[in-house]
Amino acid sequence: SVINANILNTLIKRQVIQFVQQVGILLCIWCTVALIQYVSEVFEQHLIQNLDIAIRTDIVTVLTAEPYNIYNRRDSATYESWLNNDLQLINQQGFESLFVVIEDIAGALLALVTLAYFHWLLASAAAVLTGLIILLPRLLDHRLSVTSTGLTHQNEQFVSATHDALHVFNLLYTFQSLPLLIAKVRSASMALKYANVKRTVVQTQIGIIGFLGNILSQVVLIGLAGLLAVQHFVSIGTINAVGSLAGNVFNSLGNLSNTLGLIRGTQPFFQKYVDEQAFMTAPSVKTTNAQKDVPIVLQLNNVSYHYPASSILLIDHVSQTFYPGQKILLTGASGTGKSTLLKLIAGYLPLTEGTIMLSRHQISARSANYVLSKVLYLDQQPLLIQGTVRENLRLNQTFTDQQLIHQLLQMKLVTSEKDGAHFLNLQVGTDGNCLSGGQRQRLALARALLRQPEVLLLDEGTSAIDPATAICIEKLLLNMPALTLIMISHTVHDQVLPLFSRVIDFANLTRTQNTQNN
Ligand SMILES: Nc1ncnc2c1ncn2[C@@H]1O[C@H](COP(=O)(O)OP(=O)(O)OP(=O)(O)O)[C@@H](O)[C@H]1O
Repeated sequence: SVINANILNTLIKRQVIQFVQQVGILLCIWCTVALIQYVSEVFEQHLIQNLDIAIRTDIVTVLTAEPYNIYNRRDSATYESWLNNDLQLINQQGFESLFVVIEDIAGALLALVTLAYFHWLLASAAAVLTGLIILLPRLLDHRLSVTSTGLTHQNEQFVSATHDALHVFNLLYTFQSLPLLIAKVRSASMALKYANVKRTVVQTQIGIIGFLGNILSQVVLIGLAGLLAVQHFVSIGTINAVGSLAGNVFNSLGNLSNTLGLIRGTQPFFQKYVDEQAFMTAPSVKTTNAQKDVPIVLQLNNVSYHYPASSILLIDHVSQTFYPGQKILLTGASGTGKSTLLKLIAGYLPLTEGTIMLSRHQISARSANYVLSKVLYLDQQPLLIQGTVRENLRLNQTFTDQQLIHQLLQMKLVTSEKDGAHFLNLQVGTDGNCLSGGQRQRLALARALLRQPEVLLLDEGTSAIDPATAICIEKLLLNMPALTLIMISHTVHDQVLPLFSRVIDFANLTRTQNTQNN
């Protein structure tokens, strides 16, 4: 702007050489601006991506510290939304806006100093008008925060609904109900649209307030410069410079209130992560050598449980003792609470009444890691990660290929070591869809046995395996002397029944005191 003023002044005075010099300087300045722009854009992207990685790592760290039941109170799609949609909004509203704010403040300060260089009255007037432009849009802060929170919830619901709809594609395909998938995605999109529009309305209102303040302030400042020029306090060229400087200050600061509003709008996202942290578990308890020496025994004392969302007491004062190496068959009608009991023993669900002792220690007093290092629960639906069989068996822990192949052979997934080496590299697909149901169950069993658990809780773990192979695998488990096994099965084979130490009918567990059955 100073150079622009100089150019106009040299023209008025017909100084050709000085005019050319000033134009040259202007050109150099713009080239430097272009270079700074280029370097800062690349730097910004590096910084934003690093911040994203840090936030994602923080979120996942909080989630991995949560107990099983706390994590499972939301579906995984909600967490996906946190890691993707929220991050996108944080990037756009937060980080990108932050760089704009830095640029705006730097530009505005420079412009104010330049105005002061022309005349102190210009700088003072600009400073007062600036304050007004920044403060006015804050009136809409609360509405922006509310609509931003609404948008983040809607994002979660959208991802959850679409995830669910796409997940059941095979079901809808079989029943020729695929239009339902379209309808679900459409209705989730409509809800998301309204949340987005609501927030944009507030954002635009903030923008308009800033814009109007900006225009009015520019007019006032140019008028003031004109007055000062008429009074010969400043040169005529100054009016030209003040015009562009005023534009610079008020455009930047008019936007500033808008961008600051956007940045403040990201606060609800972070608040959500902070709230989540409140659920973090207590620090893990160290296991002493003396505790390790205690023989494994499970003891349930008056255990009762109902899910928070239901008033039905599924487990009603159950007392049982399990000795090391025992093999228990748990039978009973569907939906009565057998899996729930195993989840309580594994420490997945918090006990509401009674105690469960593992190695003579209350599991509620032990860290989740301690319980999980001794007790392994195998779900009815084995979960597999996308990747190779090897990755699924190791889950980031160290096992040699030989150990892995040994388990594959035991679970009859392969017939030779050579086949095993090949099978380890097989990609299992999404949710293990490249494997059969029986193969998935055997892979889950191999993965569990690799860890040599002291107690294995097997929930219908062989239900999808052909009878001949299932009998072989069950015999193998039942003949492991050190393993304490509690197995739920609706289809137990006659050949393995005598190998169980005890058969417990779940219906007889409730309100019975059973301490010494063998
Ligand atoms: N997270 C949950 N929240 C609320 N209720 C649940 C939850 N999980 C299971 N239930 C309910 O608890 C009851 C017992 O379920 P559970 O899975 O323990 O039964 P089960 O005896 O293992 O059945 P099955 O033999 O069919 O596997 C069921 O009625 C079920 O609807």
